[in-house]
Amino acid sequence: MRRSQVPSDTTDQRLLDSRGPGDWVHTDPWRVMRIQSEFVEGFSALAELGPAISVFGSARTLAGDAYYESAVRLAGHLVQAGYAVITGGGPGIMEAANKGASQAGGTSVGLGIELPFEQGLNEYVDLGIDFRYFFARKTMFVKYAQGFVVFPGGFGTLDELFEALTLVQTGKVTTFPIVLFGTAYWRGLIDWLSTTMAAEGKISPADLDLISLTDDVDEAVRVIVREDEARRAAEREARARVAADAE
Ligand SMILES: C/C(=C\CNc1ncnc2c1ncn2[C@@H]1O[C@H](COP(=O)(O)O)[C@@H](O)[C@H]1O)CO
Repeated sequence: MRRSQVPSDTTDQRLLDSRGPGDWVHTDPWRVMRIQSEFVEGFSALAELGPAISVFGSARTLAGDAYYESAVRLAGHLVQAGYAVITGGGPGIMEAANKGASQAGGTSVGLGIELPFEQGLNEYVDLGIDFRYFFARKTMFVKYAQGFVVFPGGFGTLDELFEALTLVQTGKVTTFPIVLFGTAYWRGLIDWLSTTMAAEGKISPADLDLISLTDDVDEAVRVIVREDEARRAAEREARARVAADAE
């Protein structure tokens, strides 16, 4: 939808903002069907995607910015390494990564989100799905990716980064490489995580090992490929152990 057809509120807002006494009971049970349909649509569309990496970063980064151009190159290299590229399907770093993946002949996925200032999927998305609920969309970013690369961004980017870190830290997903691209941008956060969060015991120092930091596209791809291969080897070993135990 565009211009006057764009609604002034979103489905997510209507779900989260409704606090009236009891009236929710007449609507929320039906919303469950809609939420369920988002999971079904996402699972069906992505089930046969193959190995993929989710790329995140600011919706406001413009073409020509060094990070935009790095995201284009990174996505191209990821395609050459055999990965599809998944983004939020919007502008900025999302557009850059979709552009790099599409131009390299790879699968360029955009998981769009309904927003009050709707913009639609960027022109480089080849496989696109539109979500109404952030939480359904975030499940797809993790479930169908073997790792994350995170470019400089704002609240949306940090939300996606910390969701992934929490899932890895709590063992909900295993061996999931998380690469932060842009040392100058991320250094302050990494220092704070180390000198305040870890120092005050809110995370363990080993949790910081979950994150790699680089300015180098090739290095980012190397980290992704290395950790992905290690995960596959561990899975093969685990399957072999199960098979041996069953004999
Ligand atoms: C703000 C602008 C466009 C918003 N359009 C978006 N489309 C899709 N996904 C989005 C959008 N905005 C945020 N996201 C998600 O959050 C991450 C970026 O957020 P940040 O706050 O900009 O860091 C991104 O990875 C998306 O998944 C254009 O002005």
